Amino acid sequence: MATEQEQLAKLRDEIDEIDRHIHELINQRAQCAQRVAEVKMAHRTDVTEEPVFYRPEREAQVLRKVMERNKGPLDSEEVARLFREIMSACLALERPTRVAFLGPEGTFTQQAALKHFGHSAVCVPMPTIDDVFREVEAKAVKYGVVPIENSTEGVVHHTLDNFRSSELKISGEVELRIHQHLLVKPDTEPSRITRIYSHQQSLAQCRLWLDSRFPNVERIAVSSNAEAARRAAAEGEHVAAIAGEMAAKLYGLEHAFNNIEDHPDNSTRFLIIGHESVGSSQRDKTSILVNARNQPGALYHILEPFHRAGVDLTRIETRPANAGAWGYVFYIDLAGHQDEEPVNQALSEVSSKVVELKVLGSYPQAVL
Ligand SMILES: O=C(O)C(=O)C[C@]1(C(=O)O)C=C[C@@H](O)C=C1
Repeated sequence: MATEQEQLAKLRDEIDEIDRHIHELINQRAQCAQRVAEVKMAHRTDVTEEPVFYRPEREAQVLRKVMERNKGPLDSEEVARLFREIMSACLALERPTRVAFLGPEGTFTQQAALKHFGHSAVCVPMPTIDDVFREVEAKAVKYGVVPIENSTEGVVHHTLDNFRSSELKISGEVELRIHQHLLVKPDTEPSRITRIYSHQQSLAQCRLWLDSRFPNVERIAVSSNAEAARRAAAEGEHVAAIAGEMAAKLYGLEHAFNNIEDHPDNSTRFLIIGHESVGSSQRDKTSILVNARNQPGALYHILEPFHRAGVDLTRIETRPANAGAWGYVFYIDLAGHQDEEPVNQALSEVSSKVVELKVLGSYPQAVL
């Protein structure tokens, strides 16, 4: 019978051998991606324009295939995350991708950007949602990441309103489970906390927990969770922040309490914005903005063609229209791609009945 040391040495030799194979294969894959970039460069129609290196529809298909063929023992999502990073490194080899996000460093939006693009993307923090739109519009970065809705707090109106005037397109969505933690400087005694900083949305997401555990402690809303963490780190002893894991690491804070959000399924959806339209990935969503006249049956005339065509509407938001001329602006998410039936047909019917129909983008449904 072999000793523990002998058994481990044999298994570790096996692992070394497998690692050599994986390493070789990853570099082969990277060389393929480099050749893809050469083909894209050689076949671009306009030599003054960069070809499109980032292809979200292809990335979604690759990740779905990984998950479908996974036999374990690793969990499908875990394997997909590994491939997410491999593709991210391959894309960076083709062309580094710069992505603006609602900052500062350490926000949930940065976490969403990294979840979607992988850690080889260069993430650039912006102070406001408007600035993310502007930075992408000015082509200082290729893509932007902005929050669109939270399962507890509802839609982020500021993001929706930006789409009214912007020509940018939605090229993807990211879903993130939001876990909030009460963070303190090392060695802080929770009973001595006199002030808690966080973003107003996060304070709202933890309201019941705060009411029961810290009913008399001052709650101060600041511009972001990361800013709250920065203040807790700077101000010290009697101060805490509610923020996520990234902010905790960034500012060297400790977890006094974990997962303090009132709803355990608390999650936020983010959108990727850019200049390009995305082809079909076979499992897509389309987001539209509709301006309708203020008259009886306006909403019915928008919804009826989708119902008849069997198109599944997954979300509808109403926003007050600007200056009296139009009654409503509806933001609608639907299942399917704008270039494919039945969405195509339903969209052209609706557009003939409304003041304006703007397709904000068709994009792959979130994979991870
Ligand atoms: O298929 C492509 O167009 C590639 O550029 C290759 C690749 C990949 O690594 O698989 C890399 C980046 C794209 O976003 C999509 C896929």
